[in-house]
Amino acid sequence: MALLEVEKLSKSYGSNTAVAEVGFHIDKGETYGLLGPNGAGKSTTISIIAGVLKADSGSVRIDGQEHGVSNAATKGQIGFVPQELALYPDLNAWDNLMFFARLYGLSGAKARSRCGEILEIIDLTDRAKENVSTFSGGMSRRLNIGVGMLNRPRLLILDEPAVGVDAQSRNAILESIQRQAADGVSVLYTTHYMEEAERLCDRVGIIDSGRIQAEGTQRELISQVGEDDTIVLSLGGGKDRAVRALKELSEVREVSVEGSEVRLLLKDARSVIARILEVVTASEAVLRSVEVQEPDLEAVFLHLTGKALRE
Ligand SMILES: Nc1ncnc2c1ncn2[C@@H]1O[C@H](COP(=O)(O)OP(=O)(O)OP(=O)(O)O)[C@@H](O)[C@H]1O
Repeated sequence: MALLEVEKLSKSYGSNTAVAEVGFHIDKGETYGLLGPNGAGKSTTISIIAGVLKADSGSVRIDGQEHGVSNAATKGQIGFVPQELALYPDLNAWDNLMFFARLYGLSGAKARSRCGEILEIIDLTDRAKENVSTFSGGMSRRLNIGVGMLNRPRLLILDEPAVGVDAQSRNAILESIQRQAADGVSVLYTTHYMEEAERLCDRVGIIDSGRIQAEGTQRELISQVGEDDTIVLSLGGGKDRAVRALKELSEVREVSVEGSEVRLLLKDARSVIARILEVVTASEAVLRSVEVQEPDLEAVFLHLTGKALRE
């Protein structure tokens, strides 16, 4: 069942339409990614959902309840991690968490216990007593995410949380989000990194120019746009014979040759690979290597919008 239902959200800044009729839902325990380039409308969409920005039109429901800027009941179910850091640099990590825990109405043993749990989740227990001003960008990001998790949200919303951080922090961030999802939290995640969407998200909405262009699981998106798979064969002696035979196969849409490398364009390479290898063997060509390349979300984005995710 859907925890978040978003319908026809629109928002303009003057004559600039930032978000146009955006709609999607997130089930309980599901991780949903909004994947799109800078300026696509991701931040505007999630700021409306987080209740910090008002839409011009459209609706947001949390667990069936109408959600708006002033609905405390639905707001209490959301943890929002904006792009900007909202931390006190002169306080240590523990005091930062305790400060925000009090804002959420936690105190005493409950606050201490939750802050201890959060430090474990974001892997900063060892650094709890160090001032945030001494933290790397990645550590500060992790603490910022920890603040967003303090109130045990049922819906955790994160705006590009892993941008510009080192590989170790990125990994820690993605793992902490995966752990939340495994605990049943619904996650809304924005990114312009295909790899993050592929690793984290059960379903992805591809957003560009304020509109959701397509959505689904990674496999669904790839099959929606009908991109071909590629099989790359490296062949020694007998290559020309093999190429002639491969061109005869009805499953193969295109064959191109460059040096010893033969590239085949076709649908669903995994189901055809055995047949391809049979043909190569029958033509007595020497097979040095074989590689299957499936289209990724970057290819889907390019197909849908005519441009790259990062330009
Ligand atoms: N406060 C604002 N005033 C005017 N225009 C804005 C404002 N905030 C966003 N925009 C515009 O709305 C559009 C969508 O921006 P938004 O920040 O939602 O995109 P985004 O996908 O989150 O990109 P980014 O990752 O760069 O934040 C852009 O054209 C942006 O310039």
